[in-house]
Amino acid sequence: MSPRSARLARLSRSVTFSACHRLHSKSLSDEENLKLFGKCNNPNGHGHNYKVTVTVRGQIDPVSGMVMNLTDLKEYMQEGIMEPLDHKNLDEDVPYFAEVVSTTENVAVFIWENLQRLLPPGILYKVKVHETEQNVVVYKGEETTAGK
Ligand SMILES: Nc1nc2c(c(=O)[nH]1)N=C([C@H](O)[C@H](O)COP(=O)(O)OP(=O)(O)OP(=O)(O)O)CN2
Ligand SMILES: [Zn+2]
Repeated sequence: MSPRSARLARLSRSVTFSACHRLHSKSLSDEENLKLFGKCNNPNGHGHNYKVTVTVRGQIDPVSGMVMNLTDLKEYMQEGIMEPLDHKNLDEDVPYFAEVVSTTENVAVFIWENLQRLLPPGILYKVKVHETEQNVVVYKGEETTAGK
């Protein structure tokens, strides 16, 4: 390694939270919702134990030896994930999901947007959300024009 080059590393931390939700789109009729979402459209909802892994990416600071202090990341994840989502009814308690369907994709986007506001600029790399053992979404802040 040359004296001036810096090592880049990715640092991850996971949390779990419990929440209930109902998959239901206001853009669809009740019949269309039932057809699309099936059991997940149950009017009284259903619950999950979500697992979220957040990854940050940056230079390993030569003095601290850290990309960022995990103690700080823990606090950001508490504020950006646990406080708004843990033990909540996503659709009723979280204003974001009043107009946005509470799929795992959209939960990942919600978490990404919260953490982007809290973390140092440019450091957030990936948000991974397990809704169940089998179902997982990865969001890395990517956007595209509609339909592409
Ligand atoms: N693209 C998406 N599709 C579905 C989502 C989602 O978030 N994004 N979510 C659901 C339901 O909310 C539901 O949680 C899925 O539950 P379930 O089918 O029970 O989950 P598993 O596949 O893990 O359970 P199995 O035991 O394997 O059936 C539906 N679709
Ligand atoms: Zn669900």
